[in-house]
Amino acid sequence: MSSILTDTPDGLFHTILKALKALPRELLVSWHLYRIPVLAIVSVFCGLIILFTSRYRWYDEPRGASNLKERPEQSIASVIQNKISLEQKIVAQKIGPRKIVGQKPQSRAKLSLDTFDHTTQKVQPLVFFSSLSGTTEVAAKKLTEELDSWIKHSESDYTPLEPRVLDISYVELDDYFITAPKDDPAVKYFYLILIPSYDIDTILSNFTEHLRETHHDFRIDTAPLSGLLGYAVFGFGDKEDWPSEEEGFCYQAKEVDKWLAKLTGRKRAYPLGLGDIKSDAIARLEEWRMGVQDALGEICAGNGLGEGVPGSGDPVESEDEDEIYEDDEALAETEVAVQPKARKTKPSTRLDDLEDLGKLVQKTEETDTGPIAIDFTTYKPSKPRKSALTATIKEMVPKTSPTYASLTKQGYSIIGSHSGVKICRWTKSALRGRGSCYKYSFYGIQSHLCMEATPSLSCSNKCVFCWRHGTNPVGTTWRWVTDPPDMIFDGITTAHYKKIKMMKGVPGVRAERFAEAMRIRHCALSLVGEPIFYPHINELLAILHSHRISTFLVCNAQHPEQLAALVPVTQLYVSIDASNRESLRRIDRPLHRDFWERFLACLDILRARRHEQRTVFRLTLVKGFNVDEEVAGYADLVERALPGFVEIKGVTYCGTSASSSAGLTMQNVPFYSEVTDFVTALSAELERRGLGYGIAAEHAHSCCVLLASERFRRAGQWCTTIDYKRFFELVESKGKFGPEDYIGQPTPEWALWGNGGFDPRDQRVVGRKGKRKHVIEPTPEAEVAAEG
Ligand SMILES: Cc1cc2nc3c(=O)[nH]c(=O)nc-3n(C[C@H](O)[C@H](O)[C@H](O)COP(=O)(O)O)c2cc1C
Ligand code: SF4
Repeated sequence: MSSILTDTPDGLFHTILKALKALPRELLVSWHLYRIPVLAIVSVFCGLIILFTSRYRWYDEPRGASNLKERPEQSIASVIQNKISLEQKIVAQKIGPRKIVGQKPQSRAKLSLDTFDHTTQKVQPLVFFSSLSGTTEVAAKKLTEELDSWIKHSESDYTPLEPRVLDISYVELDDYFITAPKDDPAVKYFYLILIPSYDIDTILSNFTEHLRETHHDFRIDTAPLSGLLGYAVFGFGDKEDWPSEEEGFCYQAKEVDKWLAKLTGRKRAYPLGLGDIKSDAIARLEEWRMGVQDALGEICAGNGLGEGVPGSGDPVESEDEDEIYEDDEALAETEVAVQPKARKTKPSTRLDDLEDLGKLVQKTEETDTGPIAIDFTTYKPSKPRKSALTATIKEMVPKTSPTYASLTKQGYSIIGSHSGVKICRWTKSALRGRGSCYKYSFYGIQSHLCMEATPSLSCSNKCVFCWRHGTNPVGTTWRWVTDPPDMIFDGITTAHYKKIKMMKGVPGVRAERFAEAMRIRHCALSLVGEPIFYPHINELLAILHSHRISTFLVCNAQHPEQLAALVPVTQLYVSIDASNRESLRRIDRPLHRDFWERFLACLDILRARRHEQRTVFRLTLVKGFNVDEEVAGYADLVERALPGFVEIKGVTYCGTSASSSAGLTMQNVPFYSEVTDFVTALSAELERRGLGYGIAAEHAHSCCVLLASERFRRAGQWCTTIDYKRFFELVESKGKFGPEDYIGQPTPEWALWGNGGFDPRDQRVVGRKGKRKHVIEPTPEAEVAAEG
């Protein structure tokens, strides 16, 4: 280097030239020396550049496409999965720009309790109204006064604050209907909204539009009013000009109720109430107020809104909710599948003419090979018996048993250790104004007033069509711990009311029906198991009657002794599942060896008792099992027992493993036309024998037809309904009476044979799981056509 600095310019030039000449060789040498680290650095650098540029593009591109590019190492399945969820997001975005916060929905009770401490915070009820011609204003002010008076007279430690009334036309909607007021952290709000409906443009249109827009505003959370403790809506309308909800009756109240469900995150505290200004508005509003007061009381006491059925109060439309009830459907439709079992008590001498039958029964018990019959009829609390046998008395359905788990999963409430109650699909349907079961068409029982229960979950048959899912206990004698009848009564009614209350947040539940449902008027002892198996059935029936609850009791014609000893019920049923021994064995799969003799003995008892109470044969038609060639056989049985009525019903396939192992498939379910063909043939056969029966009524919706004895025809009109009030008077008089003494009004026109059997005042919904339900305009003609 020193020579470069000291040399002449020529020398310098020469040196540079020399160095340049040597450069390729130097570079080559350096390349050989450093090529590996250089290559490594360059590839890392390039990799970083590629990664950066691809990420940058990902942010700009549609998300679905980029996601596929970004992770080439993902499995095909995960890529497809990502794509599907991205597409779902895109579809969701198309439906509406809603901000979705992914959270597991909390229960209604939890939702309320999470945000409200009843010991430190207060509830402020706000009564909103809107009124053009003054009616709703007057009603809202009166309701506020009554609410105030109720609060002031309440003895509870936790009461709401004095209610305030607010006119929707004057309040700033944003102050109340975007988020709940938060002026005082110690106060939480409860909204009561009373509004009329107008099919013209009014302030109400602004109000509903405001609620709709708030819901769809992507800047606002999905349930911005969830800070409310609850809400309830009441609508005023005019049925004279807008006769039905489909025609616009109270349509704006329905809308407001729907939007508030969405905005509050399902906090409907009481069902939507609707009142016709020209007839029942005052009465409906009064009922609604009582219900709302109860709900307010619960909230103030820190109990929240109460647990709802799945989807209770959910801001989905009622049509969608029907799917929640699919599982119940089979239960409602197949309630016929009730099977009984015997208890061991002394043969009754209550009925003189039944003594011979008692002897027959004793004989059949002797031939029975079942367990030794012991009197296990003492109530649970009584002193244990000394016998060594008593030490082994078990509970029929212990809480720890799989049966308990299975039954509760199916929606039963187990009372004590051997009784059950469940609200059926028809009860829910009636609460929503969508029709009652066939008992309404035939006998005037509205399903929302009816409780379905059994005091014995055990049974002595294993019928192929039974919907007990093969889990229930079976046995030929009562050998379990016995609960007292008053405890069963309290348990079943409490559980029933609790389940009804769980319906209060369900969209479509009608306030007036909800209020009515809080007073049970009928009890169908026909759920599962055999009610007369319970040793204290007569006491239980007496308690039900003392509460003026009518009793429909279904037994399986296997316990003649108990049947003979039974006190009169409002309507006594015997299941007739076959017309001959072999067929009955195949279909009922009875545990008793002498099942046929027992069956016939029960028919004789029914004949003997036909002048004390209404007696009914219940036939369940199972194609391929008990229909073909059996008309004459069934006619023989009718001739033997002379029941007041014969109910004929097509079986409903319940798809349990028990039914499929018995060879039952959908092919065994008869079409309604096959049921009606059978009924027509049976009716002709009974007529040919001069027995005096005719086809009285039908409920095509549940594939059920009613044959009735001429004893229930008056002045040429079928009178299959029941005068329940009269029945209780007769029971209370303790005198002798017969079924003719409590015949009700003529069977309604729409229920008569040929008219379908669906009350035109109810709304009919047709559709199956997974498909959109649609509402059929409820005219009798439509009903008949729909059923073919
Ligand atoms: C122009 C007009 C349109 C109406 N539209 C409906 C309607 O679509 N549905 C309904 O149920 N009632 C309707 N009604 C009846 C009112 O809702 C009913 O009279 C209500 O009680 C009025 O309440 P208000 O006096 O508080 O304004 C209408 C009444 C009027 C005068
Ligand atoms: S009578 Fe009552 S319990 Fe029975 S199916 Fe009808 S609604 Fe349900």
